[in-house]
Amino acid sequence: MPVSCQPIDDDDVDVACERRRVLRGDADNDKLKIDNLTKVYKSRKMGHILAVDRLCLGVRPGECFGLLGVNGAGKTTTFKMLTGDESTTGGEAFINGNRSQSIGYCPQFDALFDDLTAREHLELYTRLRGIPWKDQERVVQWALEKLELSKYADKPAGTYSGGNKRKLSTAIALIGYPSLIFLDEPTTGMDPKARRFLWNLILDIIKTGRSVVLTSHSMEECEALCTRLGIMVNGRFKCLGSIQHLKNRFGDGYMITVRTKSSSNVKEVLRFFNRNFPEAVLKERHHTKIQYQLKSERISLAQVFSKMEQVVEVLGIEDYSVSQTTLDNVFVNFAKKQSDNLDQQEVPPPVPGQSPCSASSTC
Ligand SMILES: Nc1ncnc2c1ncn2[C@@H]1O[C@H](COP(=O)(O)OP(=O)(O)OP(=O)(O)O)[C@@H](O)[C@H]1O
Repeated sequence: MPVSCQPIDDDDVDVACERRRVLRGDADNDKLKIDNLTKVYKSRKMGHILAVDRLCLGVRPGECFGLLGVNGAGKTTTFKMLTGDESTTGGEAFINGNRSQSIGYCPQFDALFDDLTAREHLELYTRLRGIPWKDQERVVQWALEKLELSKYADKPAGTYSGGNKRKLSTAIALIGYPSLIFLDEPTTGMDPKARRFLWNLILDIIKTGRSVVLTSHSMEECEALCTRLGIMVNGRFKCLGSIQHLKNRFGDGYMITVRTKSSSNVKEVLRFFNRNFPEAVLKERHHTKIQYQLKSERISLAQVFSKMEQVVEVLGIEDYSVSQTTLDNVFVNFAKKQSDNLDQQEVPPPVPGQSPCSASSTC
């Protein structure tokens, strides 16, 4: 039996929950429903590579979903299957309940013609999108202005900077007002101003109830835009949920750094931590500085501050800070699990005509 037909029994609880939601039909009204999407590449050198492994996901209206993962995790392959660039080995995807419908796609590498101007590109895509002739000029003008490309409208795309090429690719993805937009690393090469501009544009899109699926290597970008995200490792989601949820579950918790007025106060502070935060781990102790790491699952930031505030004077604390785990921490913790060893990803070829995930699986 091909690996991709075996039931998944080691899904994370949130990933398993999303899988069940999709399989029992609760995601049928979502903008995008991905049902056990699977891709196995056949390579003469590497054998069979399981690039995407029984992915299940529903993206709701007005949601910006972040598809994260290190290089080679399977994000682009997922996009390519969703846009029809690549065939699927198994599974299905539904957009607004249909197998194929108008979507916007900004690919990872700009698919532009060097000799065509931004205006000509946009005119071409209005034709491909079936926009009526009478509306063409208005739509092209709208896209040029929306992405601040008016200045470059009549210059060949081959002369554009990397950031402006990304803007044009994004403008193309927006032509025809698609209700679902895939953006594969849309801000790569953009300066901070252009990046923030695009972020605002994406936020405006989701405010209209349309949905966006985005990949990015910038955690700052994900924090600014994503309502939910999933981190892919070796073709599968290893975690899924809102940013705060993932930080709470998988982050390193809080870092509490305390500086005492004199080194003689340190012992009392250590005693205080042992009594009040017994699960805290001492990370650093240096003269008057002490640093503890505290898992955040059972204690809120407010509770930490409240306890600390009560003892600032009595324990001779000069100052203290509490910092929460970053999304980078969470990402790096999962990224370590991505296998560089392709042997582990090799799978036997799927049996023709066989579903990649049988109905009797644990889904
Ligand atoms: N055309 C192909 N033929 C064979 N293997 C491929 C092909 N395209 C991708 N792969 C393999 O599939 C796996 C997933 O690749 P994919 O490009 O989807 O990852 P990614 O998460 O998008 O990475 P990146 O962040 O670098 O874009 C990798 O192991 C890659 O080597």
